[in-house]
Amino acid sequence: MNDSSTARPTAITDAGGRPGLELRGPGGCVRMTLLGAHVQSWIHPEHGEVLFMSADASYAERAASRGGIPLVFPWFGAHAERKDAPAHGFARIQPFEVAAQGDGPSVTLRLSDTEDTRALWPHAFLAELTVSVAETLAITLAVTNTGDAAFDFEEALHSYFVVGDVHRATVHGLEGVPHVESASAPQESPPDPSEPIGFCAETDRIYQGVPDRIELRARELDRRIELGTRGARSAIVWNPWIAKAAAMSQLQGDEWQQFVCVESANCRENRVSLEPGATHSMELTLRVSSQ
Ligand SMILES: O=P(O)(O)OC[C@H]1O[C@H](O)[C@H](O)[C@@H](O)[C@@H]1O
Repeated sequence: MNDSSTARPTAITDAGGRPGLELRGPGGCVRMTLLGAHVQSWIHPEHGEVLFMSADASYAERAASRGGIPLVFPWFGAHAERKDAPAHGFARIQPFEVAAQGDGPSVTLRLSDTEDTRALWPHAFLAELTVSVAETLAITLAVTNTGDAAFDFEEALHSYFVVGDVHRATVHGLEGVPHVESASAPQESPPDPSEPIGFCAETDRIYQGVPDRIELRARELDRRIELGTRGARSAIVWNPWIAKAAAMSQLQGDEWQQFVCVESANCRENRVSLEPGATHSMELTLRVSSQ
């Protein structure tokens, strides 16, 4: 590490003028916005941009921009009962505040319950997202129950990775792990569960009881991304493919071919139960290398 590659976080604004932070470390430059504690970009010194962000992403005041690493909390997908509740929880459309800043490229952002969040989810909580750039990009989401009754929640770091060409991308490490496919138009013959995951149709799978290391390989870019996790029992592998992409907001033309989401999560049967005063942490460490 030296002074030119490592620095305290600096204040920035994103493409919509929303406040954020830039972190520079030996592993590259990370830009994030305070809205949703959303990591929008990671430029690796050798490999360039690691995270996909749509050219059609909205940066409106309270928009969850499509791409980067949106934070999913406290429910995954649609709300179980309320149709008016935002998909993937409210955290990604809430403004976080800076809780702590290191001397180096590290920052902790925090969100706690407000009247708005309690109207959607009646619990007292503190959610803290810490981002550090060393040789790797490390992200920890710590959720504390600050109320006096136990609650359950779901969470995900919904990482969108640039792969160049989705047809030439594969996910390794989930062979033999049980999953549920929820794509509306999945591939016609079910994939061989003992093989690495390839992409030839809409893919929207929730894997449960996952290992602590998963790898995404992007042959088009001669790139491997290693996802190391602690405290994440679920993983979601997602690409919308042609028809779903065409119906989605904030996604341009053929952009579906450029990314794969590998999400580190605790959801459905692996949702987290927290007693009053207890904290649960989920950690994700991303490392990029050549194939
Ligand atoms: O459009 P969003 O609310 O950001 O969700 C994007 C996608 O997120 C997850 O990966 C889900 O498994 C998908 O079903 C969903 O379409």
